[in-house]
Amino acid sequence: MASVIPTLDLALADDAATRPALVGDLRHAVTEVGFLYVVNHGVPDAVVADVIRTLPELFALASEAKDEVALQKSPHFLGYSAAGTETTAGRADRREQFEFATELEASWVQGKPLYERLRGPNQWPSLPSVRPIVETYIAHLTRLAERFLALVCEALGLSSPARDKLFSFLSDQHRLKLIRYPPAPVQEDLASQTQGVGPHKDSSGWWTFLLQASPADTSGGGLQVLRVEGSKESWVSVPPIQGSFVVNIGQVFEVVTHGVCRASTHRVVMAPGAGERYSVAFFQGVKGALTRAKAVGALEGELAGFQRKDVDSLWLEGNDEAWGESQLRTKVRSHGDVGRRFYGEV
Ligand SMILES: O=C(O)CCC(=O)C(=O)O
Ligand SMILES: [Fe+2]
Repeated sequence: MASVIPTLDLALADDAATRPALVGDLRHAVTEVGFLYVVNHGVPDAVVADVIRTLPELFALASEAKDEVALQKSPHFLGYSAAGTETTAGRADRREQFEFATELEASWVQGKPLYERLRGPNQWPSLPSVRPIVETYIAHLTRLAERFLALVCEALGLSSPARDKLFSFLSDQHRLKLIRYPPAPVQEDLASQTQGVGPHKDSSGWWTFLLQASPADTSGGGLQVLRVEGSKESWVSVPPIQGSFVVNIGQVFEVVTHGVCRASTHRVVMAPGAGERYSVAFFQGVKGALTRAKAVGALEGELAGFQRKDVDSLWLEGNDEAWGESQLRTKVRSHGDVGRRFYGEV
């Protein structure tokens, strides 16, 4: 991994003279680094500013208002979860979050695959401004993520049938998490108290677009990505850059590219004395019905000249054939209470 996280100016894609250089930089970023920033990404400043402005108002809601939309009530894993209710790498994360998704009607009935039940409506909190702001943001990020996927296909030199195949795997449900990390006490004795979110790869589908919505952390923490060089590992800071999104690779993209694009491990550290931190993560979704065989075979005959690497995927290692089954199992694991209530059989 390069010593710095690359920043890609997506406006360069709009000019035939500058596009090739951008595509080359993108190729390097997605195959050698696995983490990058995008700027001039086309999402209007006002759309981002609306979300940033909403975060403190939303999290300031009374706990009764948050409980009204508790994630525990939703078979779709959509809603509010309090700090400490989600675990990563075996430890409780110190963050609270509202999870939303593209607004859909629930269509699952007995007899359909269980993972279809992940699809369904949001629980909208009692702050009326939230719904239009979140829906607008999801619509813009959906388009950005598709445009980005097309650029990545170009960077990987994929044929147009291969590209069409990847696009056919896209779901119409994308997820959005609004996250608040509470300030960290100055005196920390338990290591677990510094875990904003523990080391993980995004188990979601294709690509993640992260908005860091607070000023840079000056206490030594913040978002960090694991840099692996041979047997040496070190954590590299990914500080907020004004007007950017941090982009990283999800599990399914690592699977379809046979590790040419590997998902990077990352975490959020809340160092002693760190102020509260807000972030917004958009997860581009993949169809639940996508099978392992289809995913693994999708780029057959493609990716010549790229080095395939070991793929680290619970989906490939487990017994679940369809992506949705694997995704549901991951969700049940991180939110045991929702799992027991709606998915006893998992
Ligand atoms: O809050 C952040 O900066 C990162 C969040 C994250 O990695 C996640 O929720 O998957
Ligand atoms: Fe993540």
